[in-house]
This record gives sequence, structure tokens and C-alpha cells, in this order.
Amino acid sequence: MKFSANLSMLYQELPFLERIPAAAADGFTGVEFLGAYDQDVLEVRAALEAAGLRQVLFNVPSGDWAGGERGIACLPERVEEFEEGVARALEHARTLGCSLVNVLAGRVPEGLELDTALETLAENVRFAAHALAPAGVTVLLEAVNTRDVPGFALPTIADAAALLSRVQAPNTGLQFDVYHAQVMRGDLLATFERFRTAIQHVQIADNPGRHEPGTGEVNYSFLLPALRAAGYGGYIGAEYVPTTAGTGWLREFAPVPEPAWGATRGSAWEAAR
Ligand SMILES: O=C(O)[C@H](O)C(=O)CO
Ligand SMILES: [Mg+2]
Repeated sequence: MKFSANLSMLYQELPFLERIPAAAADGFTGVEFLGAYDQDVLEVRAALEAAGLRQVLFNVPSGDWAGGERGIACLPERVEEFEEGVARALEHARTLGCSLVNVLAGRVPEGLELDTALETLAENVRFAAHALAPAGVTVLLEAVNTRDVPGFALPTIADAAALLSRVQAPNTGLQFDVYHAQVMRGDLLATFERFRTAIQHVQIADNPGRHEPGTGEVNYSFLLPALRAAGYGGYIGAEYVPTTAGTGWLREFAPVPEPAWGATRGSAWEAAR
């Protein structure tokens, strides 16, 4: 199994670029993040190359994150801003060699008809799919639970799948975030199997707390091999709020990487042995 470290949540104690070698030392072979729009993207690429890691996924710019926004793609008055964000995502996807870009739908504000929001979202996803296709990018949609993010436009993966049916673009797919799915409904394997053909990326965290796998109620020892058996061979994104539990959970599913000859073994690598 292949795992990517979500650098927007893991290794927060380190400056952004230093999170990349830290992820490699812990045994991840890819990284993902909300976006590196405040970084020099060439430096990000250089850090990835130096660490031998792949850029698996990032998001189209998602609005005022600190102010509570979780995407702007369903907001009719923000279409121009969304389209500008797609242009930036295209540049980053090309530079980082990344073939998956996630669009966060956003919250439906009071007073906006749900169907108007969903139609705006569909048009924006169609725009993004068309714009990013020449770079070989697939545009993903993700369901986000409405306990953590009240009003999110796509609360379940069924909602996200229905939205993709409106979009009707070939280079689109679903991101299956196990944490959000568990909060909203559970029945994880059946849900995965139902939408398997459209799922192109998986993210994990345990519940409650959104912490490391193994800290809560989700049986990842069962679920991850089952996803593999159901034909999922893509990356699994570690998108959780770290505790002191560390990345030891990874050893159950992925072998410890051997450092290149002559390379200095990091303390994380030593601790993982
Ligand atoms: O929150 C999530 O699960 C998303 O994957 C995301 O992109 C950032 O919140
Ligand atoms: Mg997620």
C-alpha cells in the first residue's frame, strides 16, 4: 500500500519545506496538502525531488481558511475568484507533476437555494476539469461531514457522486475520506464498494478526534486490506490531527524504507525500526 502524508495537518511543528524530508523519513512515499500557494513552488518541487517523494494531491485555492471557509466552488458570487484559483492550480500541477486536484465545495450560506449552489458547483467543476485536462489532471470532489463543517454543500459521498453526474466530464472523480464517511454514516466498506469505480483517492483518520489510525473506532487493520482487495491501488492520504502516537501505525501496512547508501538515518527512521 502507498501512503501520502498530508502536510497541512502532519509535521505542523516544522517549517513547510522541512515537512517533506520528515515525511520521507517516516516511510511515506508521497505528500499531499491543501495548497502551497504561499510557497515558492520550485522550492517545493526541489524538496520533493531531494526526498524522492511524489506529489499526490492538492486543492484548488479554497477561500479564507482561517476565517472558516472550506472552499468557494458553490458560491455564485465567487466564480471569478474560483477560476483564478484554477489557473494557479494548473501552474502548480504542472510544476509538481501532480495528477489529482481536489475541489472543496464550500458551505451553502443561509439564503442561497441549495440547487443554485449545486449548479454553481457543477459549472465550476466542469470549468476546472476542462482547464486542467491538458496537464493530465483529474479533478476530485470530496464529501465533508456537517458536524465539523456545518452547511457543507456535499455532506456524503452519494451527494458528491450525484454532483459528478451533473458535471459529466471525463477527468473527474471522487475522493473517499474515511473519517468524514464514518462521521456521517459508517458502513465504510459497503460505501467504498458502491462508489469504487469513481474513487481515485482515499484519505484516513480515526474517529473520534480525527487522530491517527488505531486511536479510535475505525478498524483500519480490516478496512485498508479490504480496500486493496476491492481493487484500490492508489495512494492513501494520512490526513489527521497528530497526537503523541506518532507514525508507528504505518508499519502495519507499509515496509520501513531503507535509506539510500551513505544517507544518514534520521531519528524517525531509527525509531521506526
Ligand atoms: O478536510 C478535508 O478532509 C479535506 O480533505 C481537505 O481538503 C481539507 O480540509
Ligand atoms: Mg479529506
